Amino acid sequence: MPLITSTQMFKNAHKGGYAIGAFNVNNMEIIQGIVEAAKEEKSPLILQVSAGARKYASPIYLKKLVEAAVEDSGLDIVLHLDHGESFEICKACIDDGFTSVMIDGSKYPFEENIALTKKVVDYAHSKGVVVEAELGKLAGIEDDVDVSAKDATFTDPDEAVEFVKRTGVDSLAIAIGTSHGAYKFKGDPRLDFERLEKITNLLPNTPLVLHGASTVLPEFVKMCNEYGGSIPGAQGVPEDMLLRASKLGVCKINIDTDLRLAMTAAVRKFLIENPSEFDPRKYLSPARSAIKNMVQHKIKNVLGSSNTLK
Ligand SMILES: O=C(CO)COP(=O)(O)O
Ligand SMILES: O=C[C@H](O)COP(=O)(O)O
Ligand SMILES: [Zn+2]
Ligand SMILES: [Zn+2]
Repeated sequence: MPLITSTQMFKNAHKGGYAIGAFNVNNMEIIQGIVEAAKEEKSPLILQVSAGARKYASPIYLKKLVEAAVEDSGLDIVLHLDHGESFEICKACIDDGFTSVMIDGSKYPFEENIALTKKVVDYAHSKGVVVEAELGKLAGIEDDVDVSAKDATFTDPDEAVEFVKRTGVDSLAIAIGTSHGAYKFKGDPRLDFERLEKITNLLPNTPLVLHGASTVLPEFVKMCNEYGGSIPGAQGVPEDMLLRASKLGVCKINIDTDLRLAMTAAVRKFLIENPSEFDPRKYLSPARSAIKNMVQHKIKNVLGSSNTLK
């Protein structure tokens, strides 16, 4: 079984009204937990690597670990670069054998984002690799922010159409109110579904991507806080909102924070309850299991991608 692109996966997800989970990976235990869950659920899977992950683990280790996961599990897996900042890092990953890259030009003005994205698309497509780009800014928006501020940061539907047309990009990350990390909303969670609907109606054939989509599971926040941590007020995107988004053209849902919280909660609990243990295998085993259970829950109940392997 090989590393594959997300093209067919997204077509199936689009048609089926479900989403594929894209999980950030940084080490062996994280990869194993995620892959075990996807295998048991018979679910398609995207593993994504950030620039920070490449720096932490070194590119070669992550690539080889993902290859080992493919060989060991027999699953087809997409290996994706998350938030590529430049043409150079996208090219390096494509040359390393990634099957998908994200060029994140969202911090640049529209025309510069188009030019950078197009350059990556041209190179990637010549090598059979697919590209995700981003339009709009993801930073969290508070409830009381006025409409014009929202318009300045959230993805503009008409611009999205022009962007996709001029770049030839394969999927598009949009900003509708999510943000990265564990503190997504100050008040009640709110996403701009009206905007999402507009974008998906104008771009019915473009798979949309939701970044910052962790639900920040209360059980893990509580566990972290109970066992010596301090992450008060953490709040994520409610599960029902992700379900709704997956019916409105969102085919890829990005999850990192939930992996971090599951792993940290399990390690904290184990070490506090077993103060004399110092074998990393002892505390990384429950961490890996916590990741597996969390991912399995997501695939089954939030993403809806169980039993969709073709
Ligand atoms: O978007 C992400 C990775 O690109 C992860 O988002 P979270 O911080 O919500 O997990
Ligand atoms: O979107 C960002 C991901 O959560 C990756 O985070 P990182 O850059 O700390 O690896
Ligand atoms: Zn971004
Ligand atoms: Zn992201």
